[in-house]
Amino acid sequence: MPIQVVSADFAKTATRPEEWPRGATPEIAFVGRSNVGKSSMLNALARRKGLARVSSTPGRTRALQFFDLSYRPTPAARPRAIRFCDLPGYGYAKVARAERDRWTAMIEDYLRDRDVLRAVVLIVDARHPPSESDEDAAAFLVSAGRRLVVAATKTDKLPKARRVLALQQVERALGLARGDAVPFSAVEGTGTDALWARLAALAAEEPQTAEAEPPA
Ligand SMILES: Nc1nc2c(ncn2[C@@H]2O[C@H](COP(=O)(O)OP(=O)(O)OP(=O)(O)O)[C@@H](O)[C@H]2O)c(=O)[nH]1
Ligand SMILES: [Mg+2]
Repeated sequence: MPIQVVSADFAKTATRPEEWPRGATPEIAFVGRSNVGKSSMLNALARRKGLARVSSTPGRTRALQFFDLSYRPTPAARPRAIRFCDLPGYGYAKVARAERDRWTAMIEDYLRDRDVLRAVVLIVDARHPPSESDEDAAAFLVSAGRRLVVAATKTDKLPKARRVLALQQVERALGLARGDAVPFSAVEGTGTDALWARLAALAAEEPQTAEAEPPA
């Protein structure tokens, strides 16, 4: 039974921790390379085109963007609140080094310190093996003690016959079990139900203490 989205609204933009929304609403963050399709995925999940800004110019999302959603896990259930955080992409070369360092620090601080963050969706491009920066992001999230959901997006750009293999390639490269990565396409609308099911289950779990192991 697909999850029903009751409402989805922009909440706020933040560049500093003081600006992160308050309260105990479980949060899910979307990370991935610049232009991989993070904002499009968020819109597909929210079932609202244009909620998060999508652009063919990489590097569009420049701050943390928070969205408040309400959904019913089953048609008879009471609506539950969840918050999504759309993050700027990593690996975008065309910004000055100093600005890139600022983004990286902003993103890493959030991913490490955010107490209501229940899971992180790491988005990779289904057409290519995960890049070094994807692998670094996965390693960072695991070391920060985060629950990780890997989604391979833009599957619509692959012939159907190659999709299963592409997904397995992603899973192998990131050390996941078979069937762990979620195939996704914002264009075809595939993967939204599977991803929602994973996210709703994670949001309902006990909060994690984001205790990173000290670096060796
Ligand atoms: N074919 C296809 N194109 C997609 C898909 N998802 C996103 N795109 C396109 O990819 C481009 C980037 O999409 P965004 O959602 O803005 O990507 P982003 O990761 O949020 O980008 P930044 O915020 O700049 O890092 C846009 O031209 C989208 O239309 C998909 O599933 N299939
Ligand atoms: Mg974006």
